[in-house]
This record gives sequence, C-alpha cells and structure tokens, in this order.
Amino acid sequence: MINVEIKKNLFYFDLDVNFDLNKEVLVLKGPSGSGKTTVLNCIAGLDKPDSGIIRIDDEIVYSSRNKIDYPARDRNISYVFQNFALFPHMTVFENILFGVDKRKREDLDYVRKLMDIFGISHLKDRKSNCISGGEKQRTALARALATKPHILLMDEPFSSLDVKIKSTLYDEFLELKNSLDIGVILVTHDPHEAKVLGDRIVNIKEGSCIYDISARKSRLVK
Ligand SMILES: Nc1ncnc2c1ncn2[C@@H]1O[C@H](COP(=O)(O)OP(=O)(O)OP(=O)(O)O)[C@@H](O)[C@H]1O
Repeated sequence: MINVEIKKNLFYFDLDVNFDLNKEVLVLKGPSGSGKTTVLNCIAGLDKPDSGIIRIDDEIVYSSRNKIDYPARDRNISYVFQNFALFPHMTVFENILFGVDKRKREDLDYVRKLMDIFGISHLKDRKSNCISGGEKQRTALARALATKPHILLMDEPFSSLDVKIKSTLYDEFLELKNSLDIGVILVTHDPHEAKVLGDRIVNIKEGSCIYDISARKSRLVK
C-alpha cells in the first residue's frame, strides 16, 4: 500500500528510513527530535527528502532518481496535525467539509455519518475555537477521513488530551479504523499508546529505523 525508502540530511544527523505499510496501524515512536514528523511531512508531500522513493498504491509519488514529486493534494493522504490545525473562524461542520466535494450528496451524507460516529453532530454550528480539546480531536479526525483517504497520517493527535478522554478516543479510533480498511501511520512518544493502537511499531532513533515486532505479536495473541 505504501513503501517508503528515503534519506534526508537534517541538522544533527541523517534521516534514513525504510518501511512498508499495509492496511494496518504503523506506529512511529521515538524521542523528541528523532525525525518522526519529518518522515510524515515527506510522505504527505509537505517536505522533500534528499533522495529515495515513496510509493503509494503502487504509484511512485516521489522519486529522486526519476525527478517525480507529486504535490500533497495528489497523494490521497490525510494528515491530522498535533495541534489539529482547525480553521478557528469556521464551524465544526465547515471544517469537516473542507476538501469535500459539496455537490455530491453521498459525500455530504458521509460527512454527517462521520459526525455521528464521533459524537459531534450537536456541535455542527459551533465555531471550532469554542470546543474542547477532545471535541477538536474528533473534529480533526472526522475532517481527515471525510475525503476518504487511502492513508491517514497522525502526528501525536492524542498528546494534549487527558487520560480519560484518551482511552475513549482510542476505542473509537480502533473501531473506526477497522471499518474503514485504510493504512494509518501514527506518531507518538507514548509507549502505552503505541502498544494499544499499533499493529506494528517502528522506533526511530536519530533518524534511523529500529523495528519492533513485539507489538504485533502481543496484539495477535490477545
Ligand atoms: N527542514 C529541516 N532541515 C534540516 N533539519 C531539520 C528540518 N526540520 C527539522 N529538522 C531537524 O530534524 C530533526 C528531526 O525533527 P522532527 O520534527 O522530525 O522530529 P520529531 O521526532 O518529530 O520531534 P518531536 O517528537 O519533538 O515532534 C530535529 O533535530 C530538527 O531540528
């Protein structure tokens, strides 16, 4: 589904990562400054590797050798940013509709369904700067899924939330992920979150991948 083999010179070390993603949740875990966000940005087309190749659904979206570099909008990827990046002057509904073809009735119905699933329908007309952290997280996730991406990138989306809200959102996220059948790359510092949500964990240390197959095993034996 996605294959990443990229190198990039960063300030203190070289990023050199190499992994595949299928329809699963792959967790990128590692200390602050180890290169996790840079990897997501390169996959999304918001940053550029120095060399390498990125394939999405068997299509090459980035290749240094062949000088291919698809813009972000053509990669069929959605991105949930750490601070959610909602448009504060827009309502919850307008935020989620952003990027959706509003002329298509089935797409509008899908947006309403997502709002139901995430329990935010009652906030439809509320400005997004007047909702709680957990509600912002749900809105950001609904917005990311509204465009029906093949890949979902999430950069520490739960980090600013309290423990109780986090565990509710973990359950909602896993339920939805199973029904959507998409690939997810989730960046986190939190070992518990990595274990609960990840099918597979890739640790990044100073720009290099260290694989950890234990997470997948522990999920399989449950
Ligand atoms: N455009 C850039 N060019 C060179 N170096 C960069 C660039 N952007 C970030 N860096 C450096 O690359 C390293 C990795 O940064 P990155 O934001 O990817 O780390 P991270 O693992 O996501 O960190 P955090 O968990 O704190 O968000 C840092 O040392 C940073 O200073």
